[in-house]
Amino acid sequence: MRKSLVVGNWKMNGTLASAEALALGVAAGLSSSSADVAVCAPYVFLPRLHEILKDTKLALGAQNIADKESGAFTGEISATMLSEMGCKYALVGHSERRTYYGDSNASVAARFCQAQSKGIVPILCIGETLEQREQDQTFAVIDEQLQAVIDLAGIAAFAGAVIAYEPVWAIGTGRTATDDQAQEVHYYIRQYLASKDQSIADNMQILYGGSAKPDNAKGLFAMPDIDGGLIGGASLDADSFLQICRSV
Ligand SMILES: O=C[C@H](O)COP(=O)(O)O
Repeated sequence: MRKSLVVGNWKMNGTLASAEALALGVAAGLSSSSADVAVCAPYVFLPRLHEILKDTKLALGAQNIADKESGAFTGEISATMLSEMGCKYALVGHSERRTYYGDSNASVAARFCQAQSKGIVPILCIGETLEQREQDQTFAVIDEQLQAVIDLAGIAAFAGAVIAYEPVWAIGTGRTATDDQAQEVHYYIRQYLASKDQSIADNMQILYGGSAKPDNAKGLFAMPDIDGGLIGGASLDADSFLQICRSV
């Protein structure tokens, strides 16, 4: 039985004061959620959040992680640094990183390995653009994005990872994949992993990310291959996020 996981991705929003209030608000409401819950906060808020969340059930994550261990890589943040800040998770390959900052499949795979080298669970984000969906390339894109990581890290490494399926066309657009559309791709991802290792596939937490909100979360989370969510906009409000966490 896979445990559900709900992860808030705050993206580049908030101030230190609002981040503290949001984190404490979420942490305070978690006793009534059966899911594991985490928030991926902007880097500069992590030290303070690490302090205030220490004795709570809310886990901390980063929104990205360097693809190298250390050295002359201005502006990057290493796995060691994130581990010191109490990060349990790190997103790798979020579609906004791939689209706006050119994170390639190879660099995403390297970030995945860096995270694991310091005991951080990578949340590997994969998914197709609208154009790719319309050209029937969804599964080919998923294959490439998964295979790049399998080639570098090996299938066994997925035992310590999470996958998030993000249809890029449903991110921040208010447009959500239907329950069936999302389930179809989640099932495909699980089958792809199963063709390499059945047990890894059976145990893999696959999250849905793409305009998930309190009013559609229940339907999405009820699908057999959807194990929780990666929540953007709706994670910026403690009540909305907690409602989603309680929908698993
Ligand atoms: O990381 C989260 C995904 O990009 C979804 O964002 P959204 O819920 O604002 O559409």
